[in-house]
Amino acid sequence: MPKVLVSDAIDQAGIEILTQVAQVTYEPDLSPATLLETIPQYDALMIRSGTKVTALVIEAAQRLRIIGRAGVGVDNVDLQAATRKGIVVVNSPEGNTIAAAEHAIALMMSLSRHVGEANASLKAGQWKRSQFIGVEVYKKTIGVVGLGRIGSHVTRVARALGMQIVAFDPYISAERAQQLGARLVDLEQLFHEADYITLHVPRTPETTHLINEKTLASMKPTARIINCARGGLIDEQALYVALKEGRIAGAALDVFENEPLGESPLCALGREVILTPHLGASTEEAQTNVAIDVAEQIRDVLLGLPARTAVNIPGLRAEVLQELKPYLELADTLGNLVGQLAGGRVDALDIRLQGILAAKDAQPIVVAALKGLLTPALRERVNFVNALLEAKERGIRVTETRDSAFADYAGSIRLEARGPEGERSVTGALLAEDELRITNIDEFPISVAPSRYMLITLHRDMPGIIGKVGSFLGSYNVNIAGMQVGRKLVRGDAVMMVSLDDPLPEGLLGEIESVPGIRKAYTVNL
Ligand SMILES: NC(=O)C1=CN([C@@H]2O[C@H](COP(=O)(O)OP(=O)(O)OC[C@H]3O[C@@H](n4cnc5c(N)ncnc54)[C@H](O)[C@@H]3O)[C@@H](O)[C@H]2O)C=CC1
Ligand SMILES: O=C(O)CCC(=O)C(=O)O
Repeated sequence: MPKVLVSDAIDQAGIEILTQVAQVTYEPDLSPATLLETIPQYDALMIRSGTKVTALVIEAAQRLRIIGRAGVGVDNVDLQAATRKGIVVVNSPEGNTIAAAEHAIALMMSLSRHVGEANASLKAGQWKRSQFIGVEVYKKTIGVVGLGRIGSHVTRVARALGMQIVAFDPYISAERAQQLGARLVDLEQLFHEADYITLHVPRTPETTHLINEKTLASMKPTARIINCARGGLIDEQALYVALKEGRIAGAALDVFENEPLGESPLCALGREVILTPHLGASTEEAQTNVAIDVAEQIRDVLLGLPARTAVNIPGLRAEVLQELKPYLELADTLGNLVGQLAGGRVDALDIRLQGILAAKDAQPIVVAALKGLLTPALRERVNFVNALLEAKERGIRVTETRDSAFADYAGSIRLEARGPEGERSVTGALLAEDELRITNIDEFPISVAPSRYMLITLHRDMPGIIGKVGSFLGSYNVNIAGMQVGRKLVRGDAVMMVSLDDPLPEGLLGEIESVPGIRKAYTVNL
């Protein structure tokens, strides 16, 4: 049974799903040292934002196949290291959207009405109504930075509160912003106009210290900032100075450059600052959503099925995946076959999508073909996650061509590999929607179902060859499951594909190649 480590607090609903297929170790708050020490024994890791999956952790992992982040941000996972090692990383892009948006709104309201400080004052035995005069958000302008899932929901709620909305998101169209009731503006204008500034972007080199000394100086003295997205979007030192000097009115932060926050000058400030310990996703509903979402994907990947929302492999909608799945298997098999026929090293691979496939997204098929091509060399170290990267690092030039006029089969894939030993091609198609057929080896037509062990010969079409090969195999007790010959001309060049029930014994290939008329023989394991 595979083993899954859950190293942050995860809702029970997720643990129950994992338990169906794996032995689960639940260790919330696992120390970095213990993670590093124990990770080699696990097939899957499930985390929230607390666990840092560094390159060192990934290097130490020996059988890890999937990292599941029960949340949105995957900045606590070294994605490059995971991809290089063929580990799929999944998240839950929508499970906590509402929770994070509502927390941003809650912070905006608390900041406007001093909820936190008034509560503390009353509990300390005071009744100081005149000290807690707030401001209304009605008719004020909110500047939404990042109009993705969370930013969009904040916008909807802000509209319902009677606010004016300006937004900055260079990757969103003006129409989309308009549908949401937001006016797209540039960042300077947003900082200049907004009474409230709320951040909903990932942390990237572009967004790091988006709020800094200079941008703070361009804001209104009444501006209040809310960060429920990522630490590091705000230069905390510059924010502290601006608040201390009264140059802006307030800030509410849920996320920090360093978490846990520890000592910070921000903690010494009064009602103008509200701090929460990364609680954006901390609702019962969101925790159930993200735990189920990610646990289901871990379960599927451990069962050999694809992940729905992987962040380091191209995502496919379920219905597209369903349709392409047999073709991915076909491309994988053909890649494996052409790689073995090409003698190992391949410098260039052309992938031709024929018939109905000419109109499809080529990327998953390309990935599957490269995975197959590299399988003889890399075995289980290559998979759908790292195949592109591995091919790139080996300098394999990949081209795609399309032929929609091809009509021999509904959809077919032709792979042409070039390497030091020359050029080889294989073509395959599906029969009855999911039966794999190899339909060509080089220029020779054939119709063979791939099988685990195969013998392939290139030979002269002449009497006696098939019989001799059959006798050799029989004398070594190798059972033949099927055999087919393809040729273009009578007594011309031909190809023979023999499906075997047993692997070809050592040395037999040489004997087969010594049969007069056989130019070359290959043993292929698919
Ligand atoms: N505090 C918490 O507990 C939680 C925090 N988050 C964080 O909230 C953030 C937003 O999450 P979602 O809305 O789900 O993500 P999303 O991917 O749906 O939206 C992000 C938006 O940011 C935009 N964007 C990217 N770079 C930008 C830039 N340089 N300037 C302006 N816009 C830019 C994108 O176009 C996109 O529309 C993420 O950082 C996520 O990790 C999410 C959930 C909970
Ligand atoms: O796991 C958590 O509680 C944090 C959620 C979060 O930051 C995210 O989903 O990006």
